[in-house]
Amino acid sequence: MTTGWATPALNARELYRFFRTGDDETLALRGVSLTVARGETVAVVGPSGSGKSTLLACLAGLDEPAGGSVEVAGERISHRPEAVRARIRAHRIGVLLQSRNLLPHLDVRGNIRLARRAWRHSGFRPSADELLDRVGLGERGRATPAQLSGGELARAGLAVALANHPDVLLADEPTGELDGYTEEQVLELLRDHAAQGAGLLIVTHSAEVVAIADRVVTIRDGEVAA
Ligand SMILES: Nc1ncnc2c1ncn2[C@@H]1O[C@H](COP(=O)(O)OP(=O)(O)OP(=O)(O)O)[C@@H](O)[C@H]1O
Repeated sequence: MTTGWATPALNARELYRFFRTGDDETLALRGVSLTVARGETVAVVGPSGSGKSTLLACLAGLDEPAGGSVEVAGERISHRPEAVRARIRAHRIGVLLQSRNLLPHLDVRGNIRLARRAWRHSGFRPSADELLDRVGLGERGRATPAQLSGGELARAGLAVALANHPDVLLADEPTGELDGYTEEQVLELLRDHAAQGAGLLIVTHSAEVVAIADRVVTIRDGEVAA
């Protein structure tokens, strides 16, 4: 993490995103603005189809909003060439989209090593094995994603998301497949990371996640509900 605490970890302004399928047009995001401060945990909730995944993809630079802007630690990621978005993502963002942040042909340790290469923080950099231990997967480093259970996949994904020490961590249902005890452990790791100055945004339906959030943002029909 490279900028001061005064700069928000994440600052999204007036995001719009349309989808066109044949003659149908869906306005998935209709002017969403939100800020996540450093050290803050924000839970994003809302009914199915309200635009939460679309929002997360735009915040991560995986999708381009039609209008509006996204800044990560003061650096604009929206409306930049794909290679620039990928660089900012590698250095500044941890993305936890169910199992989708794991490359299938690499084992878990290889996935962590790859993400860890983008570390630019001046503090102590944990090894891939330390990250595996931290998420309780010390024995599973040589497994490929296809060989992991749902809960193990979620924890491996978390190790990868934390491996670059991101300014902002964006998570989609990070505890969806976990038992109560593991959910508690994962939430503790996420909170630890926020305490070091990262902004945490978690899309969730879990009451436990909502309970640990500093703030809850509700999305309804592509808008932030009052
Ligand atoms: N690639 C796409 N093409 C067309 N429409 C899409 C596409 N992606 C999302 N949508 C539509 O945009 C709206 C928002 O979808 P989104 O997946 O962001 O909602 P969500 O809140 O994440 O839902 P859930 O909680 O069920 O995951 C929905 O009406 C959805 O059908």
